[in-house]
Amino acid sequence: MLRWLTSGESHGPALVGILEGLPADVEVQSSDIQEALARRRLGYGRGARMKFEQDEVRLLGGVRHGRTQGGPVAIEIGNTEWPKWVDVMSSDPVEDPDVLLRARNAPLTRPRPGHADLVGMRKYAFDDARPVLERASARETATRVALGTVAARFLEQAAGVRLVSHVVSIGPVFAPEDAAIPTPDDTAALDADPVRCFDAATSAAMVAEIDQCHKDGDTLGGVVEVLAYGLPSGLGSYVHSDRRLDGLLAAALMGIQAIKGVEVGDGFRTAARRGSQAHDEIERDGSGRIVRRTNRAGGLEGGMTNGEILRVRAAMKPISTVPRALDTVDTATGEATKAQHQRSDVCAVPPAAVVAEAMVALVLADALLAKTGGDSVGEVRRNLEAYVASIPDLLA
Ligand SMILES: Cc1cc2nc3c(=O)[nH]c(=O)nc-3n(C[C@H](O)[C@H](O)[C@H](O)COP(=O)(O)O)c2cc1C
Ligand SMILES: C=C(O[C@@H]1CC(C(=O)O)=C[C@@H](OP(=O)(O)O)[C@H]1O)C(=O)O
Repeated sequence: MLRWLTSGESHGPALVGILEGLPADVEVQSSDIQEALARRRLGYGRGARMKFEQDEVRLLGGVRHGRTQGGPVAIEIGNTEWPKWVDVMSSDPVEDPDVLLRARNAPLTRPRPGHADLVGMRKYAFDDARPVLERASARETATRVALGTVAARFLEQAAGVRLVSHVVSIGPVFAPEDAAIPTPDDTAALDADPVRCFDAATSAAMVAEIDQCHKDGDTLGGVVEVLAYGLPSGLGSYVHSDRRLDGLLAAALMGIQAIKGVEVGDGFRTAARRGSQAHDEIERDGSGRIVRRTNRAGGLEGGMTNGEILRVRAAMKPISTVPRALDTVDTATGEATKAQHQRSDVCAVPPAAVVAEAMVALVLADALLAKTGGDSVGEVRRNLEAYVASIPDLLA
């Protein structure tokens, strides 16, 4: 079983992630993680912090000379903003009363609608939203991308599985329903697009929509899609709800900050179709292999991969810190006021696609290990080959 945990605050010294259960011999280096983190910082519409902050990666454990060793992989991502926050986020008590009076240390008592601020203060008994927003912040997704990169390297090396992510819509601007889907070979082109969109005309319209929204002092959400190529048939299971791969993927995607909906394959669009137009008919191709005429199911049937391309989408709500601030109540005085606002992304849909890709990689790596077992990449590969070879010709 693959397990992972993250720790750290948005303005703390560093974020830390641990991935446990990965076999030995996965080739991975800090430069792979650094590259993936650079991709998460891309995207038109992100706020000022993305420009001046760097992600400083350190592999602290589990990797030696560029290969995993079988033990937990620990990754640290330094926040280069830390020197400005040493007092505010000090883990030890701050003794100097003058320091506590500095503006940054003032309690945040104007909770922002759409954030964890208000409920977090109630739940953890804080009179200041600072500790809530520090941990609820999507800064934490840097750690998930770091861990997901290691999982993706494992998937590719053990099973030839490769992933790609792109943006399907931003606000009201949607890529056409019949637009071509990207392959992993298109990743560099998607990274180069300002909004990670595979359709050039849609990309230009998305950029214009972000510009207009910025002028209006408002924010945007959208929909991202993750595709996984090369998956063997039979990952996940129908035998119990907690082993269904569709459910596991949905939970992982919904666990990303601001994701409010998940779609598997044609998902919600399928609900409007008749059965004859909703499923993927089975036939034999010229070489006798069983294939599908369509892939409306997005590569999942009965909670299992069916050998087609895996396709899952996640819907992100608009950024909660709206520049033209929303109404709230000051929890120190009880007075009606405007929510606190310093700086924020206008739109973070492109980085959310990279985060979603990382989450899918973690779930698929776990599902692959559940099928094959194995303590080294070679053992996983051999076990997978033996399983695939064991499928009778009439089913393959
Ligand atoms: C990559 C990424 C970047 C984000 N950046 C911001 C931001 O700059 N400002 C903001 O208010 N929310 C941002 N969010 C969203 C908030 O973290 C999110 O709205 C908040 O956690 C509440 O959402 P929830 O109800 O789903 O937890 C971002 C989310 C993601 C995935
Ligand atoms: C730092 C990142 O995203 C942050 C996520 C975020 C939020 O509220 O989720 C708010 C912003 O932080 P700040 O309030 O400090 O400007 C974003 O910059 C990151 O993605 O690396």
